Amino acid sequence: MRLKFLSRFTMLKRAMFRCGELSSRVFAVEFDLRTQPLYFTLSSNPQELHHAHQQLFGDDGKLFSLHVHSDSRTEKARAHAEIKHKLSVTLSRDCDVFEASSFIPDVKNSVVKGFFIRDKSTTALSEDILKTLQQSKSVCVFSYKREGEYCWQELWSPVNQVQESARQYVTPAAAAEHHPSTLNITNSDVFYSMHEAYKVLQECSDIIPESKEVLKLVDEQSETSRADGFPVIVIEGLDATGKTTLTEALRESLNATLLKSPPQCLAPFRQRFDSEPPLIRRAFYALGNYITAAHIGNESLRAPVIVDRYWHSTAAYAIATAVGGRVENLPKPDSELYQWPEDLLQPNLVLLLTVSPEERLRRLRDRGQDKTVEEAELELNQLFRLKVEEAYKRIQNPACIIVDASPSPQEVLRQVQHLIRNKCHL
Ligand SMILES: Nc1ncnc2c1ncn2[C@@H]1O[C@H](COP(=O)(O)OP(=O)(O)O)[C@@H](O)[C@H]1O
Ligand SMILES: Nc1ccn([C@@H]2O[C@H](COP(=O)(O)OP(=O)(O)O)[C@@H](O)[C@H]2O)c(=O)n1
Repeated sequence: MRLKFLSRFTMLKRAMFRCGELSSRVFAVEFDLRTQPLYFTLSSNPQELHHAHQQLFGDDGKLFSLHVHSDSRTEKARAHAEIKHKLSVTLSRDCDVFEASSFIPDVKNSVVKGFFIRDKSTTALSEDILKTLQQSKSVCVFSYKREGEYCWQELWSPVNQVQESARQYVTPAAAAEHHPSTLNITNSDVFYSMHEAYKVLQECSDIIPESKEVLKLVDEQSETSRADGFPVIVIEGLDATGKTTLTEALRESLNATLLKSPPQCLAPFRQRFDSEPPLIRRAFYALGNYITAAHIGNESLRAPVIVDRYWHSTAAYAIATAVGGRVENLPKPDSELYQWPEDLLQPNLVLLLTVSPEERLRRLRDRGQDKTVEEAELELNQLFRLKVEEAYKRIQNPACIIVDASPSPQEVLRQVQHLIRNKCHL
């Protein structure tokens, strides 16, 4: 009896303190990435579901949502990634898993990320997994029940239902002005100072020992000022748009130094950090830019510097990955999220190479990649590519100049040389 009471108490405490005040929160389920998420709130009054919501809540099957909590952001990020992996490999084909979040509209950092599970199978597999997750991770699980036109949410327990807690009815809500995935970008996906990225790697140095080595490399860079140096030109663009080809040609023709971000000294750690969740992965790339900045500072005293990818790449890829679904979900064009970090060395010129999707695919294929992309993946890739390109174009101070990179390598080089002569007087 006492055990039962304790577990119920613990669960309610979890719901109230960890999930925050539920009634002020909006839930978003990425039901179909090509459209808006499904938004709903909770209310003690029964509410009829809209047609769109009925598609999710009105079907047969068991419905659950789960949200990840932890006081440590690195642990939370890793737990979220682990759960995502676990759900994708263990649940049956009759189970749909959607990204879901709970947030307070337009309030920065209010997002609690999680998943929504729709289980149409006849097995108890999803319950078994949820039970293990609830025991081993900081997760809060809700289940959804239907009665006629209504659907309500309750705290889920594999042992005993929480009967005393008032029913919280699913209530369709209007679309949020800012897509929830844009609310937590600062210092989770994009870093606007070296200090903030540095702190993330410090926080995970016990679980990822390589972090210490990366931080040591950052510490070794001396501060440089670039007054009166040679011009610094950054070449940006999606994979296979011709950056390597162009930067090599520019190095030759301008007698320039060629640098990259992430820098060569981080190459041994890249794979390790690429397998980490966005918080840690993005902090790694952010620090890479500061190391490259120190190299730029030194090298630009001697010769012009060409840089293959820099902060535009770091921010554009991070934003495009963090923001689910369509281009419309990106932070608005005037958002401060597109502002260059004040403490990061600025280049004189940033050029964005663009080619049509067909030409890019052709170049990727010629390189022997992307031969077996399935149609569904292709569509998602398409959405992602559009978001990266749009984010690139929205970044400010400095903004990038778009270069059509579809002509021959010689012609692209000529165009770029012309731009450099005009803008940098080289
Ligand atoms: N202007 C161009 N026209 C046609 N093919 C190109 C052009 N520039 C590069 N390529 C080819 O496209 C592929 C990708 O180019 P690469 O320079 O490696 O791109 P990135 O460094 O941006 O990934 C390579 O096979 C390269 O030879
Ligand atoms: N300055 C940079 C460079 C790359 N990146 C990340 O690295 C990935 C692409 O790098 P890349 O095209 O050089 O990688 P490869 O295609 O060479 O493997 C992107 O997914 C970015 O997230 C970054 O964040 N910042």
